[in-house]
Amino acid sequence: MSALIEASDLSVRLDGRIVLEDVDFTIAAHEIVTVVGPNGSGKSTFLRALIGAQPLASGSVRRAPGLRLGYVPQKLPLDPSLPLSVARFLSLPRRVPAQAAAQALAEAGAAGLENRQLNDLSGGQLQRVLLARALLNEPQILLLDEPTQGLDQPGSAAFYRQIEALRDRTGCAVLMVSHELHVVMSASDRVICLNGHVCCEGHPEVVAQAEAYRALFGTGTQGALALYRHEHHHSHDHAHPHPHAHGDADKEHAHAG
Ligand SMILES: Nc1ncnc2c1ncn2[C@@H]1O[C@H](COP(=O)(O)OP(=O)(O)OP(=O)(O)O)[C@@H](O)[C@H]1O
Repeated sequence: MSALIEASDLSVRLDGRIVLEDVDFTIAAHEIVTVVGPNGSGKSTFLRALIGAQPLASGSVRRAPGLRLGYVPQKLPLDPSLPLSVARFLSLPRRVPAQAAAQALAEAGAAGLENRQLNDLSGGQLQRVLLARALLNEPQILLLDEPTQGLDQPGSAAFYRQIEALRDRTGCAVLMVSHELHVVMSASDRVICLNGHVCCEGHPEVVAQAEAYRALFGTGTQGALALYRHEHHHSHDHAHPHPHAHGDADKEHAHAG
């Protein structure tokens, strides 16, 4: 399948400091890819570089010709004195029919917020509205920067299920940044662990067990990852019987990146 976005040897310098170095990346239609990494590891910068909002120090980013992308930033600086309803915001810069706006809001988990003021929304609601606005563009790829910040765990899990359903219905690709490793694991086809460079990447199960990943996130996540394994990893196609202690990773699949 051909790539929607492809980056080669991408490096970014901010304030004279290299924050991303030699990152190779590709994403195809229908894929859900999650970027994880510690604070300040360059995740937001990476998304901005991919959409062309961040100049590169070296390397290249290639986007499919005419690619429709929807980008939802981590936050939107709003002027607190500016009155702007959700409905009007969704109709910027071009007017959309009320029914289309309502449908996009419903799809983003923000049904019925049309008449609310943007400034009065909670952080989570505002992000849903930003997602709705991105959806109006019928994106082939959605880039979401920490879309579940401020949501509780069930809220985050519900959001990821919504994103998966959206992907299944429209076939769009999704690239998102998240800190919620345990929830993300179940919703992603591929996980990229970023810390200025790509530490490791691959199927969520593989990344969860990679030494580079564990070195970054320590053992603190082990319980949560084990919980994920407990809930979602029931089929084992290898034949030999051995006890699956859920707090203990299967070493035979371990892969250091
Ligand atoms: N405009 C800027 N000028 C200089 N340095 C910046 C700028 N924006 C970000 N940085 C620095 O670049 C690095 C990467 O920032 P970035 O926001 O991409 O990280 P992140 O992984 O998204 O972080 P977080 O998880 O905290 O959101 C950080 O060290 C940050 O301080």
